[in-house]
This record gives sequence, structure tokens and C-alpha cells, in this order.
Amino acid sequence: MSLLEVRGLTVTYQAAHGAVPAVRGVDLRLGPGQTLGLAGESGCGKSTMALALLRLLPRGASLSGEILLDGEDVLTMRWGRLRAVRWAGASIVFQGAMHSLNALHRIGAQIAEPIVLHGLGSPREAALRARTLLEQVGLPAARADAFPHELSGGQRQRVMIAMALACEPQLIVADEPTTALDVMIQAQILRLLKQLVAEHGIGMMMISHDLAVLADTCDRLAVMYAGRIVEDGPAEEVFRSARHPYGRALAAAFPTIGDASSRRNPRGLAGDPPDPADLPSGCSFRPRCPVSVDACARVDPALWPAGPDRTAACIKVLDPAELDALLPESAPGAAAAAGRPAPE
Ligand SMILES: Nc1ncnc2c1ncn2[C@@H]1O[C@H](COP(=O)(O)OP(=O)(O)OP(=O)(O)O)[C@@H](O)[C@H]1O
Repeated sequence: MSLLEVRGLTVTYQAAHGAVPAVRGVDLRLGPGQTLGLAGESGCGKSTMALALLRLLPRGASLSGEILLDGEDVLTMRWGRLRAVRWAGASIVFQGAMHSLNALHRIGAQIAEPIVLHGLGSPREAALRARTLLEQVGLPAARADAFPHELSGGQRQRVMIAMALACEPQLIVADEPTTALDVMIQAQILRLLKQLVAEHGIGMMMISHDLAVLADTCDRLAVMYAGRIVEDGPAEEVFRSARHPYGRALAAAFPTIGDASSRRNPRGLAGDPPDPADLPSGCSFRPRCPVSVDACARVDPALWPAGPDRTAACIKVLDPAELDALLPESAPGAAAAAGRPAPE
């Protein structure tokens, strides 16, 4: 059984200007001990996905679909069960640790708190475990007595990881865990996460706009655009040879795994992701796509097989007969008439 299985997840915010469909029918799967990277630019719906997994979305957001955590649907859980699952079943490491830590409480007390709240130890046992956890994330146990402002950004992010591990969850969701850090510290934190996930056999979903970081850290990669997954497959393969033009553009923007300096000057993709409340017809990526054809305005592509163990939501992974059947005027040869280029 999958540790996490997301089926047809849709999240819609209610904003002053109307409904904002931030996540649109996402399917994802993650096994125990696996790491899944979720990539995409700002505004593609990645954080919404992360928050939805533990029903942490702001009031007014509506959700549908299924989020099966170890077979149990998070969306239909009663509050008591949901409280138990947060931290102990799955926990989230957010970006910007300073905002997530309480400036008035010592580090050790903050790590110990969820352990006591979940009945996993007495206050004394939890305090001892907090010190052990600090050592596991590469900090001296004595840092338990420090306040957040006494730590560097990288140290605070290590504290956040220690907190996420505190109740021994099966799943960690890391949302841009290294974005605010300089490149050397970023590499250390990524190594630490990789090592902890392997040692503890937990699943991890890591969210980032940096495809190279995800390819280096994760087993699988899913690329998100305008609230949908547009490409999915083994991480190295997606990074080296993305089948969706958006995946290729992201890979080109962050060209080198392991060489952080090359990421300082990404070759940017022109334009911005569309406003989810005002999506273009057909494929959402069409207005920015360097290889779009007329048919892309008429077909909103689903994820189709794009090689062994890979999918992509682009009509260019279809053969002409399959595309013909999809086009509204499904006369034979419509794909050719629509200007479909030769498959790559
Ligand atoms: N509370 C909200 N109310 C209305 N719209 C929202 C709300 N939160 C997010 N959105 C919109 O939903 C879309 C997805 O946002 P989300 O934060 O999930 O994207 P993201 O890929 O995580 O970007 P970032 O990395 O900048 O956080 C965006 O268009 C955003 O403006």
C-alpha cells in the first residue's frame, strides 16, 4: 500500500474577485521510504498542495478528492483523528524557520511540546528526546537552551527538521526547506534531509521551484503548472530529458545538479504562470510554450504515458491518431491540419 495516495485533489479558494482553482485534479503516490519532489514556479499551487495534505488550508478553501495517508482519507477524518495524524502521521517543514518558531520559547521546549501533546512521553522524557533530536540534526544538545534569535538561519532550519521528526512521522512534507539559506548551508540541509529519510525509512515530499535540487534529493519528480501535474517520472530522467516543454524550461533554468553557483543566474522562462481564476483555453502552458501548435488551444491535455514509468500532459507525447480522436473536430488528419509537429 502507498504511504500517501492523492486522488483527484482539487482545492478552490474563495477570493474577493471570485473562485481561485489553485489545485485541479491532482493524483500523486508516494511509497514508504520514497522521496517525491514537487516542482513548479511560484503560484503553481505547490504550497496549497502541502497545506491540503494535512487540512491546514485557510478557512473558505474548499477541497475535494481523496488524500489517503496510510489508507486513511485525511479529507474525511474527524478532528480528533486529524490532530493525532498531524505531527505523528505526517509533519511539515516550512520555509523561513524564524516565522514558524516561537521567539519567546527555548528551542528544546518547542521540540518537546508535540511529543508531550501527543502523549508520546512525559515532559522530562520529551526534553531528553529534544536533545537527542538536536544531535541527530547536527546541533549540540546544549542548543536546547537557546532562543530562536540566538541561532543562525541554517541552525533554525535544522531545529525545524528536528521538530518535524519529533513524533516519528511516516511522512515529512518539506516546503522550500532551503530557500532562505545561502548555497553552502542549503547543500548541508539537503544532505541532512536525505540522510534522515534514509535512516528512518520515512517518506518525504519535497517542494521547490528548483528542479536541480529536487532531482538531486528525490527518487521521483512531479512538475506542477497552473494547479495540475504536467509531468511525472524518475527524478533523474525528468531532469535530464523532460517530456513536457514546461519541465524542459524549468530544467534549463536550473541546469546543474550539485553546482549551486550555476543556479544564481537562471535562464528565465518568459512570462508568468496564468491567473488560476482566468486560465487560457486548452493547455494552460500554451501562451508561454515555445513549441505550441493550434491544437493546443483546443485540447486541455491529461497526463498520458510518455515512456516507461513516465507521464506528461502534452499533446506532443501522443501519436497523431490519438490526437485526432481528442480534437473536437475529430476528422481523420485533424492533428496534421492543426499543425502538429513531428514527435521529438
Ligand atoms: N488564501 C488564498 N486566497 C486566494 N487565493 C490564494 C490563496 N492562497 C493562494 N492563492 C492563490 O492560489 C494559487 C497557488 O498558490 P500557492 O501558494 O499554492 O502556489 P505556490 O506554487 O506554492 O507558490 P509560492 O512558492 O509562491 O508559495 C496562486 O494563484 C495564489 O495566488
